[in-house]
Formats: sequence, C-alpha cells, structure tokens
Amino acid sequence: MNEKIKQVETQYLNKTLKKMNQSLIDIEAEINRTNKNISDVSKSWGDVRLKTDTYSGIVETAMSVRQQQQMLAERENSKTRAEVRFETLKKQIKKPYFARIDFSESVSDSGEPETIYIGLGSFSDDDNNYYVYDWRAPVASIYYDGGIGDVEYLTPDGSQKAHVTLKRQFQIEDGVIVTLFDTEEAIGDAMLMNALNGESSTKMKSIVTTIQKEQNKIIRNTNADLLFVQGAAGSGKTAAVLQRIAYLLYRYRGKLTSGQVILFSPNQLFNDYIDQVLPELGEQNMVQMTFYQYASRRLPKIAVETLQERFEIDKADSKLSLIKGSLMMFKAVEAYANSLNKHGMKLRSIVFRNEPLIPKERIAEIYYQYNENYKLSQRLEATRDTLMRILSSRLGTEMRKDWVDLEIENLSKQEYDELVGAGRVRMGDNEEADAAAVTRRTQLGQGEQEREFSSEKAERKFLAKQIVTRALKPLAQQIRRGRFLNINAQFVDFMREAHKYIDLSAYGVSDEGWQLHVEQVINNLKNHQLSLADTTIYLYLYDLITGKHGERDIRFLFIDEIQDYTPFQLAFLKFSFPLAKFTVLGDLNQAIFTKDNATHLREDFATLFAPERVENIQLTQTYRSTQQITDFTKEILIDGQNIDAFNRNGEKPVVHIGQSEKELLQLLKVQLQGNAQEQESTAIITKTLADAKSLAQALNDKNVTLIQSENQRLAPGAIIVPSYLAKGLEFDAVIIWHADTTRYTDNSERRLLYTVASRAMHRLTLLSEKNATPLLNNVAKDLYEVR
Ligand SMILES: Nc1ncnc2c1ncn2[C@@H]1O[C@H](COP(=O)(O)OP(=O)(O)OP(=O)(O)O)[C@@H](O)[C@H]1O
Repeated sequence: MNEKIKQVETQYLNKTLKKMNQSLIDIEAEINRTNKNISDVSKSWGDVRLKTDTYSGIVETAMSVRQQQQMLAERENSKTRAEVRFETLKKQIKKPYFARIDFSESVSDSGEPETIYIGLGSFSDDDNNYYVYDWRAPVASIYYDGGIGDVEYLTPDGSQKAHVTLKRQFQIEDGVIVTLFDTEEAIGDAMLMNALNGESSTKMKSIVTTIQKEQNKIIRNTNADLLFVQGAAGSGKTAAVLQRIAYLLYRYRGKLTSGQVILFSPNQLFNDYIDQVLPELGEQNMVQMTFYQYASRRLPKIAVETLQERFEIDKADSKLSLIKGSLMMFKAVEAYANSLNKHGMKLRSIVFRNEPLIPKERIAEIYYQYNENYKLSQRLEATRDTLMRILSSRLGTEMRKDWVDLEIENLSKQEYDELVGAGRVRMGDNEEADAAAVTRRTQLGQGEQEREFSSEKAERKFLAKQIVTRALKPLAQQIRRGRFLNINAQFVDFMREAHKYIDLSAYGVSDEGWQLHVEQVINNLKNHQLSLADTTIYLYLYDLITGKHGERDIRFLFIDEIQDYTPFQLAFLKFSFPLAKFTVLGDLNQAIFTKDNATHLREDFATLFAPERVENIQLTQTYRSTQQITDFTKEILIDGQNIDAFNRNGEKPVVHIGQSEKELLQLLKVQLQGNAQEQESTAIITKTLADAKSLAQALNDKNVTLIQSENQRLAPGAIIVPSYLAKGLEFDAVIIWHADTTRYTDNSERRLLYTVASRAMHRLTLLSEKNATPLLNNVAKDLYEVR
C-alpha cells in the first residue's frame, strides 16, 4: 500500500473517529439527561391530585394523568431515539466506512471532485459536515454499480450523471486501516473473495460491503409491483433481498415500518438463520412467517398438512395437484362464489334449546331477498342485521315460556343476587369492547346491589328478561361471527361442483377420477385434516363469501423459494395483500415440493400484475460454493448451464462407496472427525425425517445435533437434518447420506439432490451404499472423486 496514501487516509480515519467518539459522549449525555427528566416526571406523579368525587373532578384528574403520560412518552421516545443512535454509532465506530469514491457531478465539471466515504450509516457533525454516507444513499449506488468513468445513478428526483475518478476500498479493524486498495471495477474480486472465504456460521451475515451490480438492481428497485428474481442456488438471492428490506426502510423512512414488510420463508429454521442480518444493518426485523403458519393459523380446528407431510407423505396424483394449484382453479373458486349470489349458499339453522329458532330455510330467504347487485359481503352483512333483529324480537316470546319459569324457581340465592344485582347482561353486548357495556358496568359497580321491585310480577318480568337475554347471548355471538354460514359444506360443495367451472380434461383428469379424489378430501375434512392445497382453496372461498379485503397495511411482501408455491397460493397471497409490492425469489431447479409444476410459475404469477409493472432479474453467478462444488452440482441438473461458478478453489466433491450401511456409518464417522479437526461446520443431510432419526440413533454422538423440527435452532458443529429442512441454509461441509439407488433414483429427485448438494460451501461428500446414485451418470467423471 502506498505510504503517502495510507498516511492521508489514516488522518481522515482518525479525524472521523475523533468526531464519532465526541458524538458518542454527547449522545450519552443526552440519554442521561432524558433519564433524569423521565425520573422527574415520574416523581411528579405525586402532584397529580386524584379527585374522583365529582364528574368535573374525574375529568380534571384524567386530563392531568394524560398530560403526564404524554410527557413521559415524549421523553421515552427521544431517549429511545438517542439510544438507537448510540448503539448504531458504537457498532459503526469499529468500521466507520468501507469505501471511498471521488467523483464530479457532470463530465464537464472541471472543479475539484467530491469525495465521499460510504459506511453502514450516515455520520455528520453538528455543522452538518458529512464524514460518512449511508450505503443506501442514492449517491452510494455509484460504488456498487460501476467502475471508473461516467456513470449514472438514480435519485428520488430522477437519473443523475457523474464522472468517477477514484474508487477505494478499505478494511478497517478496530479503528485501524488493515488494507486499502483502489479498484477500477465495481466490487473488486479480491474483496469478494475475502468476504466469501470466511467460515460459515449458524447466522447469515450482511453483504453490504460487497453487493454486486446485479444485486444492487434488486436492492434499489422501487418501480416494480412484481420483482421476480430467478437465480441459481447460492447466487445471493436471499442476501440481496434482506439488503433490499434495509434499503426500503431507509428510503421510505417515516412512511414505512418493519411491521409493514412480510417475508414468507421456506421454514422456521431459515427464519432463525437470517434473523441477524437486519439488526446488523441497524434495522428492525420484518415480519417473518411460513405459508403453513399463515394458512393454519386461520383454521385452528384443522390440522393443516405440515412441511414433512407435504414432502414425505403427500404423494397425491401430480395431475390433481396441478389442477388444485392452478390459476384456473383460483378463477373457478371465484366463479363459484359469484354463483352464490343467486343460489346455493349452504346455511345452518340457528338452534335454541335444541330447536331451530331461525331455520336455515328462513335464513336463505333473508340472504336471497336482496337484489342481484348485492355483493356476497353486503348480503352477509344485511342478513346478520336482520337475524339480530329477529333474535331481539324473540325475547318477549321466550320470556313467557315454561322453561323460564322453571329456571326462576330453581335459582339459587347466589344466582338470584347475581341476576338482580348485576343487570349486566344485555343481548348483543360484546362485553370487552362495547362502550355501553363498560359504562353500565362502571355505573352499577361490581358489588351486590339491592334492588326493590314494585310487585312480584315486576320481579318475575325482570328475572325472565335477564334469563332469556343470557340464554340468547351465545346466539347473538354466533350471528355476529357468521356461524350460520356453513363453510365446510360450501367447500365440499365447491369441490363436488368444480368440474362445472374448470376443464378437468385439460389436465388429463376424468370426472370420475376427480369425484373419487373429492371423497378422499371430504373424509380428511371429517377427520379435521386438510392438505395445504385444499386449505388454500378453503380459505379463498371463505374470504370471498365473507368479503375479506385482505391486509391493506402491508406495503412490501417478499416470498423466498417461490418454486415451492403453486400459482393458486401466489394468487391467494396477492389477493390477501392487495396493496403490497411483491418481490419473489426462486430457483426452479430447487422445486422439491411442486417439481415440474413450477415450470410456468413465473408466467402465471405475472398475469396478475400490469405487464409494465413486472420486472425480472436473473442471477447466474454463484457465491456460496467453491468452483469445484458448483461445477459438480450444476451437472446434476439437466439444464444447469446458466450457472457460473465463482472462481474460488477447493477440493473436488468425493463419493464414498461402502458395501453396507454399517460401512457407511464408519465412513461417516471418519469424515466427521476430519471435518471437526478443520473446524468445518457440517450438515449430514438425509432424504427423510425417518432417515435422520435412525441415523442419529445409530451414530449416537453427543456432538451431533439432530434437527427434526423446523422449530429447533441451528446448532454450531455438526447436525443431521432432513432434506426439506435444509432449504436456504448453507454449511462449510455437507455429507449426503445414502446418495445411492435406495434414496435418489428417480429423475424427479434430481432437483432434490441438487438442492441438498448446493448447501455446501467448501466440502461435499456423498456416501453411497454399493452404487452411487444414477443421477450422477451425466456428471463428468473428472469433476469428482470416487473412493
Ligand atoms: N455480494 C455478495 N458478497 C458476499 N457474499 C455474498 C454476496 N452475495 C451472496 N453472498 C453469499 O453467498 C451465499 C449464498 O447466498 P444466498 O443464501 O443469499 O443465496 P440464495 O440465492 O438465496 O441461495 P439458495 O437458493 O440456495 O437459497 C451466502 O453466504 C451469502 O452471504
């Protein structure tokens, strides 16, 4: 490194550090000051006079309590803001910045070029001198996008030209410049190599210093309503998209919170794996969930098919899966729901004391008395109102009935007191939320109340009203919750009638075949079970009937591993989050659940958006694995030619052949020992959960953690994990258990084998009993070793 340059840069670094340190001291003082203020306000609680005997006294007390609360909240707020600033700066001070660019705003500009430094966050002194710019600032895009010379970058006001004269990268450790070099390209390979050579860990890290040009496009895109990112395993889709979330939170600061961003991820384990990236970037994590969680949470009484069942047990006919997951099916549900505007709504009587109080035929009359322009949701609302009125009108009739007399006679002293004293129940009250109920409760108090009745008749009337009201209350709740709609029956009816709305033969399914399948679905439903595909149909139908408008508060929705979704599920998500912009990431080569059905996914999904608002980005460069591993894994695929390995050297993948499972186990132990010595984190990936369990038992090694559920945590060291849970993760070393004819034979398992093999960063070992899997037949022999 040129000494002169180093000297100048060290000076700048020291100046920055000094300012940062001073700023830390100032912020700390500010926090202490606010702390003191807060404790002063808290102390002054004693001054709040509690006057509760008169109405105006109550109001006055309430006002001063509110003022105190507001003051506290404001101070707490500024304290939290200061604390966040303090924490961010403390983190940043170790590496204040990682790059510098010199540029002039336009080519013709003959003045001194501007110099800016780029880091995790912006830092300026009290006089507004910027020492460091946030990596997300528009101008910082120059650093990621191009080399020296003329460049163009996007600002909120449009495109801006600049002429770059210098790009310098730094490695700063604990306030000292370790290395520094100038580069003419976007992000120097040396820098990238350095970042990639690190050990894997159980937590993903941010890639802010080495974001690649293509990734930068993903990160800063604000135009597309649907941004579709297709990229090979390890091409940095997930990494880029997490940076993108941080970018969006910066770009729309004040208008967008992390609670308005949802990431749908493949499984819980993956959630755990990526949950440090945003905090590392100084942002709060977005909402993370799996589609299973999203769907099953809405149907608490039904056991929705789990990930493992979906992968291992759900061997449903692929033609049927294709139909149920199709956009045609989505449209069929819509058409069916539309038909319900005329007839066919399945209803339930409202039953009281084992008799239909309002028979379903009557409900149907009410439901269909509104004219044809009513939408399903309006129909439901109007029916609800009418039913509530009918229920109220039944009060008088019921009060005169014998059962009421009997209940009055049988009242215990305590029950009597409760009824007479409380007078709390009123039909239709939603006790917690209803303001009227709250007021009444406060007026009457909670204790016993003496009440005088003018006559026995008046007493009976009062009691009867209380008793009937109490008895009818659950019915009022049923009506409010729309329990008179029989959604289960409606779903079954739709499935039976589906052939009228969708051309089954286009999918090669006969009417009989379909009906047979529907009977199976009905049986499952009787046992409170549904597959994920059926659950989605169920929920969509439910939402159409009840007029749900979806979550309008969510602005950005991310879906990772999109190839494992069906077009139906995606359309359902679009319907459920109508105002969200979608960013979806996928690798069709890793479709392990939907297999071939994933092929048209992109086209199908894109039809739901305006064509000019759809953008596609393809990532072909992979970063995770060594050249040797990437070259090997891509040949497992039939069409893996679009995958470029990053030029990083390592050993060739090794296939170990053993003659028996016992021998495989022995080979595994040796391999594990070797990996452990080199401190490589290792994942032994089995095909199924059963395999994972029995292997853990056979291995009986307390240093190896069995991951059998997605709710577990990733452990450092070695783990055994079933294939479907390894999605999206990466490890220094991967050992594929039983990479032979017993597990990986069928062509349809090619993508699975590719998915698990591509988890490896530096070392890949396949253990095969007797023969290696035939899926390696097309892989050039010089790309791996056989032992
Ligand atoms: N620009 C980059 N600089 C440094 N590391 C990167 C960069 N891009 C990606 N990586 C690293 O490459 C690895 C793979 O990235 P990531 O997991 O995002 O890939 P992916 O496309 O989501 O893969 P998969 O489809 O297999 O889940 C990660 O360790 C990530 O940190």
